[in-house]
Amino acid sequence: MNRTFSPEAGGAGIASHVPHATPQPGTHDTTRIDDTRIKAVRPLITPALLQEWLPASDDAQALVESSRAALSRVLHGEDDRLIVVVGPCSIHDHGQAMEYAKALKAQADRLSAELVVVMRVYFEKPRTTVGWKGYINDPHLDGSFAINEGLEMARKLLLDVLALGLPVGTEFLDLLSPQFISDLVSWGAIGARTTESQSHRQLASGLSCPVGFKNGTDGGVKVASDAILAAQAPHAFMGMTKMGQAAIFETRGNRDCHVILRGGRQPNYGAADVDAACSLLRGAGLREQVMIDVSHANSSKQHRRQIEVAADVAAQVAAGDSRITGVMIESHLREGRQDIVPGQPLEAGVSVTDACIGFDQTVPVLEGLAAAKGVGGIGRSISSEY
Ligand SMILES: O=C[C@H](O)[C@H](O)COP(=O)(O)O
Ligand SMILES: C=C(OP(=O)(O)O)C(=O)O
Repeated sequence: MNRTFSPEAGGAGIASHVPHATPQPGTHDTTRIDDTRIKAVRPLITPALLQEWLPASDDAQALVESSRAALSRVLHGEDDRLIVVVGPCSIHDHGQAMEYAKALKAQADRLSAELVVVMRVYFEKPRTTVGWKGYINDPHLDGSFAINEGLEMARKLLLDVLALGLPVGTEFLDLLSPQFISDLVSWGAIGARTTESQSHRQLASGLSCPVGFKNGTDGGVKVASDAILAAQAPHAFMGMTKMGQAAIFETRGNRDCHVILRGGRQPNYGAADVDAACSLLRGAGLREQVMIDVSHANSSKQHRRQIEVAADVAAQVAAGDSRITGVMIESHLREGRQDIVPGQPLEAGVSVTDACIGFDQTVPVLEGLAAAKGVGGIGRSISSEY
């Protein structure tokens, strides 16, 4: 083999430019120029170890597989139901998340002829500047950054939600964390702050689930349509294997990607915004379809406005707009939000990141979307299967 960095390579590589100097002792001190801003390096468990501790049961695997397939059918126009990704802005407590999941499962079953319900189980929060970055990064919400525990707690929660028969969706923000949990995820999002990132597009190209790309924080939809084009192509990039080893990953590309309209400088959930996004997608040779996030800039971050926005979206669906294939809602057990204050107890069932609607407010929203689909839906091919 002709390795270009080998001195035997006949002067073709890097080594040919390096004088045959006496090897430097291994203790040569480079600390003045290397890792000068790293305060500490702590061990990280491996994905393989976590999967061995917390394996996916046969039932969990079957649900992940069948729900990904159901979502893919919707995204390819083979199932006329509406995807609804609904749940807390962020997870911060196992028991409260399970209480929510049980309540949601009952609604998901009841409305399954019209809606494919996926619980929003978000562990990683992208921040505008700084703030709590989620259950994996800081599971004790106290700045102790017990990431190994966070990974274990996240995986345990995903398994418990799946055991109820409810599929889950999450945002993929960190580039290593997917190896620990993505086998249990049926739908993934790339957030508004990372849709333009090449690394996240590459990651999406290798994920096993459908992926939604948010429009940019300024409202630009082109970054999301570009992201779909990038993610459906194969890529090669550096990552970490299940055994925790650095490796080169080569992906096949992901054909199950779509845009999520989340608003920007102004909301973009209206019929004219859907037309504009679909015309952009058509121009890029992509399927004309959108998921609409009724929260974030579409609700001007006022949680109750999600109800009005969802009603507007439902009216578009009822009018027969089958290009709206999904809706995203931020909802928790109780409405509103609260700050994490060190040393002070948190109110149960209330979001610690963006304000959410309460579960009692969520049920009529789900019913409205299901009713709209019942009126405007045509040619439903699959009735109520995940
Ligand atoms: O969905 C959550 C937030 O909108 C997002 O993480 C940004 O939050 P921040 O602006 O409060 O940092
Ligand atoms: C961070 C989120 O959204 P966005 O990327 O649209 O801000 C989110 O859905 O939690």
